[in-house]
Parts: sequence; structure tokens; C-alpha cells
Amino acid sequence: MSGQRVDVKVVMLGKEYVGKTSLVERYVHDRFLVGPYQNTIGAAFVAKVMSVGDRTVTLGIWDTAGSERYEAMSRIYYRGAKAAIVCYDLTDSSSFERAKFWVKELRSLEEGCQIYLCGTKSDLLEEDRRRRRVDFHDVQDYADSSCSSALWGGWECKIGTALAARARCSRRSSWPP
Ligand SMILES: Nc1nc2c(ncn2[C@@H]2O[C@H](COP(=O)(O)OP(=O)(O)OP(=O)(O)O)[C@@H](O)[C@H]2O)c(=O)[nH]1
Repeated sequence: MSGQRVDVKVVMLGKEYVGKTSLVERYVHDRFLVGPYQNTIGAAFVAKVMSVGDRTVTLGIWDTAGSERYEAMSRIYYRGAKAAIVCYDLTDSSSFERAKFWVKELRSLEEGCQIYLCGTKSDLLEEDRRRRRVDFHDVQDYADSSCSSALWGGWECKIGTALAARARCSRRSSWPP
């Protein structure tokens, strides 16, 4: 890990190709990934400093590889995470099943982890609604019963909004977490 002090550990989880790395790039560097798809190998770490009220918080974001080949490795990266962004592709129903797999595992093994479900590639639905493969209400029901929140979006998804909310919650109870 980088030598930087991390206040909140965040992990990105989800099936390969759902767009985890793209979301992190967009959020941390405000840029879109260009060029051909390159799958993450193992995991990648990036730190992001953000303001929450009058505090400065450093997020340590672990972007895990979605390929099932790296499943055991992903478990190492979610340990001790305060927040998990579990991504699925709105145009791929199997990716939602994979997201549920991670949510179930986090709920049983990482009690202190806030779980956010994140539907990606909504731009593809804007182009053609028939491409949707994950029902809006199914996600909402599932998020209500099993997660901290559901996020909607593609490139524009604001991971930070959810994390800031999480940070504010922590602040009311015990901060730093
Ligand atoms: N149209 C569209 N394409 C996207 C979006 N997000 C990611 N992609 C594309 O989907 C592909 C996979 O994106 P990645 O961000 O590499 O996916 P990943 O989940 O990190 O994949 P792994 O590293 O294999 O786990 C790439 O070709 C991206 O350009 C999105 O919001 N909309």
C-alpha cells in the first residue's frame, strides 16, 4: 500500500468488465479511460483526499479484479474496509448475481462495512432502454434489504456522495472510525 495515511478504506467489488476501474478513474482523476479494455490483475490502490465538512479525509480505494480467477485475492482486499462499492452492469444480469454474491459475503464477514450497490453503464440505457437486463425494482428491493444504499449511474456515478454520507455518519457516532 502507499505510505499515505488512510482514514477510510474502500473496496471496489464486482464482476469483470462492469466498469470498476473506470469509475475510480472518473472519480479520482476526473478522466475517462481510453483505449482497449484492460482487465485488472490482482488489485490496484489509489488514494483520494476529500473534504467532509471541516475535515480532510483520505480514502484508500482498492480496485479489485473482477475475474473469478482472483476471487481469493479480493477477499484480502475487502478485509477491514469501511465501505464497499459493489458494482454491476445494468446491461448484464449475471453481473447483478455476482454483486449479490459479494454483498452476501460482506454481510457475513465484514460487519463494519457499509455496502453500496452501484449500477454502471446507464449511458447504454439512455441510448436504448431495451438493453436493460437488471430490473430497477429488483435492485431497489434488494438494496433496501441488504445494502446501505443503491447508486445509479455510469460515468457520472458519484462514488463520493455515498462515501461522504458514510463519513458524516461516522462523524456523528465515532470519528475517525
Ligand atoms: N458505455 C460504457 N462503458 C463503460 C462504462 N464503464 C466502463 N465501461 C467500459 O467497460 C469496459 C470495462 O471497464 P473496466 O473499468 O475496465 O471494468 P472493470 O470492472 O474494472 O474490469 P476488471 O478489471 O476486469 O474487473 C471498458 O471497455 C470500459 O470502457 C460506462 O459507464 N459506460
